[in-house]
Amino acid sequence: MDNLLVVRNLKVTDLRNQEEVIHGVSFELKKNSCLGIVGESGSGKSMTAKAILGLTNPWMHTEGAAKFSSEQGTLDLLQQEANTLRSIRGQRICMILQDAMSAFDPLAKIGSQMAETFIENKGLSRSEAMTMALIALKMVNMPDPEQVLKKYPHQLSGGMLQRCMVAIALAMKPDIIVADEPTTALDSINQRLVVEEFKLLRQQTGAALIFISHDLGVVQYLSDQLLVMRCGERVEYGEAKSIFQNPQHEYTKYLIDSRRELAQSFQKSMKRRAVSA
Ligand SMILES: Nc1ncnc2c1ncn2[C@@H]1O[C@H](COP(=O)(O)OP(=O)(O)OP(=O)(O)O)[C@@H](O)[C@H]1O
Repeated sequence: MDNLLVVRNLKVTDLRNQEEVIHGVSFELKKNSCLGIVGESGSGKSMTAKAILGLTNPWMHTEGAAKFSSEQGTLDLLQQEANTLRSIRGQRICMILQDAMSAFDPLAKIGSQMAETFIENKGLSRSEAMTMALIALKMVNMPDPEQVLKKYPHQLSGGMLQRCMVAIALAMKPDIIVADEPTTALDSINQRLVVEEFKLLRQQTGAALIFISHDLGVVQYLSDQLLVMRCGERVEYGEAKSIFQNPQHEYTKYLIDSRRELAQSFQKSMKRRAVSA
């Protein structure tokens, strides 16, 4: 079982105006690997991920196949009942979103929210779940984790909240983590920290990662395979290294050229960080 997820001919249509926004996209996610999905705003990156996970609005219709293989066998995510899909999303596939603030309830403390996730999806008692939350925060090197557990979301920075989400994923040990623009809302220091946490996440959990971003520098740093999207279509797909070295499609060349300088400065700063660490 080499592929964890095989997506075939994924189409998403807005039923309100019959407009197709994703036009038959196919790709695979291999075990222990990172698939980067890149493309400009509106190219369909988020919609592709949401469609696979059953998180589109009710007026969006999804077709195609998204075969997810786990120890329990292979099932098509697009054919599952809402309840089954919800439990797969809680346990086997974790999502990390761009806006971490919106992922947390503003009225509950971080510790109890993290614990709630572990109680629901791992069947732990409250005290076991709180212990797990603390361990998870320590694993992402969160400063002062005991205090962080007692904070409300608005008392933490975007970067810290993002790292709380990574910590939850780390503790859940899912098969797949889908991260949708997880660094976009962050400043460059927090961006680097979060990217490093993603590396850690992969190393420690062995989870496969779908990393959606318009930042080619970050994607190049993390990805093994690359899916380039434009206007809801797949324009290029394959090994990230060879695409970055020798892009075939004009659009990929354009993306790489227009981001080359930024990508290089990002790579340099990651190397500097690695040297000084
Ligand atoms: N809730 C929605 N209902 C209908 N159409 C939508 C909805 N959300 C997005 N779309 C459309 O789907 C297409 C793809 O959008 P999507 O958000 O997936 O792009 P993206 O590549 O993720 O962009 P960004 O980087 O800005 O998030 C766009 O044409 C967009 O207008």
